[in-house]
Amino acid sequence: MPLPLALRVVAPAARPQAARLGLAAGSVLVQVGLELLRPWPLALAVDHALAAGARPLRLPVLGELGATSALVLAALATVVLTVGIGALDLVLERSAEGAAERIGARVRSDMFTRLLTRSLRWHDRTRVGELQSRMSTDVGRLQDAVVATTTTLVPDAVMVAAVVVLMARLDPMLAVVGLSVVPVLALLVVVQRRQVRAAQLAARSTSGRLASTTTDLLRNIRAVQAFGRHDRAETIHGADNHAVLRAELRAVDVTARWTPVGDVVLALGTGLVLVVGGTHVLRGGLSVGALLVVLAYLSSLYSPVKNLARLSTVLAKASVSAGRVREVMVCEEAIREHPLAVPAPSLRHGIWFEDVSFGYEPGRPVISHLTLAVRAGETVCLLGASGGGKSTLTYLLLRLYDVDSGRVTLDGVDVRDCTLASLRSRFAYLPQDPWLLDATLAENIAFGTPDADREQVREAARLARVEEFVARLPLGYDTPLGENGVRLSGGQRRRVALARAVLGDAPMMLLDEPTASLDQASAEAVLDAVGATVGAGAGTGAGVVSGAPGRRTTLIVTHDPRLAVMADRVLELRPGDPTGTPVVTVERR
Ligand SMILES: Nc1ncnc2c1ncn2[C@@H]1O[C@H](COP(=O)(O)OP(=O)(O)OP(=O)(O)O)[C@@H](O)[C@H]1O
Repeated sequence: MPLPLALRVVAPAARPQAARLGLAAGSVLVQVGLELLRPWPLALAVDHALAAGARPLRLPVLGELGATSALVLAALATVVLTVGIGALDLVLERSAEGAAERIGARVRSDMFTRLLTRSLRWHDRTRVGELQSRMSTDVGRLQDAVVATTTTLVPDAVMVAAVVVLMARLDPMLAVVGLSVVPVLALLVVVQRRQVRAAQLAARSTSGRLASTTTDLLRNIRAVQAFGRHDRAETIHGADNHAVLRAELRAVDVTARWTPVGDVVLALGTGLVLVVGGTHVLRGGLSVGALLVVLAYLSSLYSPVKNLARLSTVLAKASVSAGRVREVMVCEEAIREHPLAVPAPSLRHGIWFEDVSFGYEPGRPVISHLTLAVRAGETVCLLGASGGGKSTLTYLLLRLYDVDSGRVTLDGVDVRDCTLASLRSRFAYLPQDPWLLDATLAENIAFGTPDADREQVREAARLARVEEFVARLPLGYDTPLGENGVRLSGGQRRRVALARAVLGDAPMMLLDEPTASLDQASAEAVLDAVGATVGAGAGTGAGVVSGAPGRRTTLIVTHDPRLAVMADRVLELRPGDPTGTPVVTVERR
């Protein structure tokens, strides 16, 4: 059933909106009451003013009214009813749409929070564009369902029930004739919903794929332009775009096919009532006004039935979207913190990789049975063939991924027993890819140390030789760097990332290729900065926000022999193979 799934997904976000939704449902119920009164002024005008032999209207306070007064009264009543219904529309619109927008914002925020903590293994498998599509289009469809359910489901159900009762009281036989088409319509709704749901499922998954492809191609626009592969990009995008078009057209077609069928069934019902009711009028069993009221009720009965049919389409779409949102919300794949986790040690003894094995994918080990020790205060340079797993070791230390077997320990404490925040705060980390955000230079430098003041940011920038190019940026430290730091050169991006690493008082440093993509002068500048931060301890001015005493323990992953000179020890990582041959570290110095 689509409704329960969509409801389950939005329920936590909808609960705080109960008052707004209640107001919307209340105003729409009053509207139903006013709608039920709508045909009566016309009946009053016909029976008491227009029809041959019209009887004068007798009212308790006003007494007997002539034909003209009856017409004026009917006109006034019509205006008052219309104004009342319009005013309620305003309340309804504000409360229902307002609640839906708030629910949408909360679902998006819950999804985003969840995405932030899903494991990198999960993110490695999931395409970014697909996630964006779920957070925008699918959440939008859930919002539509909230509005439609509040403004359609309850009031229209009440409307149908009220009309059935009123019609039965006016003329029971006419009511039976008029309502005979309702079961047929209900059956149509069920069949339609099933077909629309299937078509929507296909449409949503193809459009998620298109969003992923578009994101990927635009993110790599430089590669597309540099290699002159617009044609290839257009072909890839075109294929997905065409698939979306086909799927959406099929969904539109399925929905459109059902609309006239419902209308024809409704027209048959109205025709039958006209014939049977007309006969009753001719025989004098029913007034013309009453027949008009029955016909008006019938059309106001069919309109909620049609609305409910339309609602079933909205709910069918929402059900598909709810499934896609739920997949994100229920995903449990995360790096978990042990309930008894302790703060990570500040490192007095050392870091150990004890018989560690790890692979990103099952059956494809990247590291097998590695044993490696780094003593506290030591600087170790890690060399090795490209793809040998050096960066992976830094990820395991930060617990971005968990080992498959063995242990990574700090002073003998397994990193899996440390609180995640304390573990990551122990490391100053320069990743191989600088990971800059679309924020200002200062914000990027202070990303890991949000409490740092401008002076500390400047000092880190000076150490990492960022100061040299700050003056050339239009707004200095307040210059937005663009997506992924696109406004900076590769070497400048690396220096910003280094400044980010040296800001703070982490007792351990992980530097992944700190001199890659730098010219000789910049590399030397960075070498100086690394030397300054590595050689002296935090608390002696090396870490810009001082605190922890002693020399920093540093692991440098590099292919640069100049960095090896600074190290106390140089290790080379010689990879094992998929049969499980251990990774060995060979001591070069
Ligand atoms: N997210 C990932 N999913 C699957 N495989 C991965 C992933 N990241 C890295 N790998 C694979 O793991 C292996 C080790 O990668 P890693 O980045 O640790 O190597 P590295 O020694 O740092 O290489 P380089 O010197 O080129 O930076 C590589 O074969 C790579 O293809």
